[in-house]
Amino acid sequence: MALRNKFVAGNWKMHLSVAEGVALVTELRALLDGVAGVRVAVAPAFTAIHPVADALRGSLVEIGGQNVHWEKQGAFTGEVSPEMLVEAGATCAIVGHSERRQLFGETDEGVRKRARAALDAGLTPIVCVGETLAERDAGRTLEVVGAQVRAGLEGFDANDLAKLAIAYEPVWAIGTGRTATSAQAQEVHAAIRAILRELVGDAADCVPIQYGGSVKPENAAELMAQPDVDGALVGGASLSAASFAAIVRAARDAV
Ligand SMILES: O=C[C@H](O)COP(=O)(O)O
Repeated sequence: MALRNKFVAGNWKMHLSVAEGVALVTELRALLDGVAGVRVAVAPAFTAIHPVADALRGSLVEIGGQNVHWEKQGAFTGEVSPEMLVEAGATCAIVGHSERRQLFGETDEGVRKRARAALDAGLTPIVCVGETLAERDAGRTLEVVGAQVRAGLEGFDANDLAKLAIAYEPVWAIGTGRTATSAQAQEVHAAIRAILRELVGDAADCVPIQYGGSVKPENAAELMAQPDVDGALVGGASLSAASFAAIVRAARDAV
């Protein structure tokens, strides 16, 4: 019996206007009509969350934020609180994406605070981890990813972990067309699972670990057939309803 459902999320990054996003999910919900057993979410730009949520009303496709701050309100220019995301219709939030870490200076400590606040507001945090090419080439992948997992989840218990997801995204595979092989992905996912088991015992088996990095309809089935690859965090291929729906179907069909 599967201990966890597959979870496929589309990260639209800084793409798609409100009108384009609404059109995409209108097509997506039709394509996914009758597809069950997979958790599915899209993460539009903040400005599109509310209208996209409206367009998805009554559908099983959920909405996520691409980031979230840890405070409820205040003088934090450019940030969005968990409560604001919930009010706009979100049920999950990506935290610690490598673009946030690399381009905007986010730290493991900030990732932990964002994930904690998201959980407290009832959102599912998708906690992103991943190594750079230089770190992989230096043989440091498991050390780097392990440290991100431990720091990002410090103080979290089994109850918390039951309500979050992790996304392993090797930085060298993001937007490059260069996907980790299914064996490379499985190796890191299994290592993450082992750390979760150290932290919370058997509850580790309930945590979905997504793979992200050039996931496409063509490689999704093989990646998701791996025992510890529980879905995908999809960038470029989530900007087309047809390719995103094909990835969701691959997740549904993976055993
Ligand atoms: O959040 C998504 C990832 O950064 C993957 O992006 P990509 O599928 O365009 O490589």
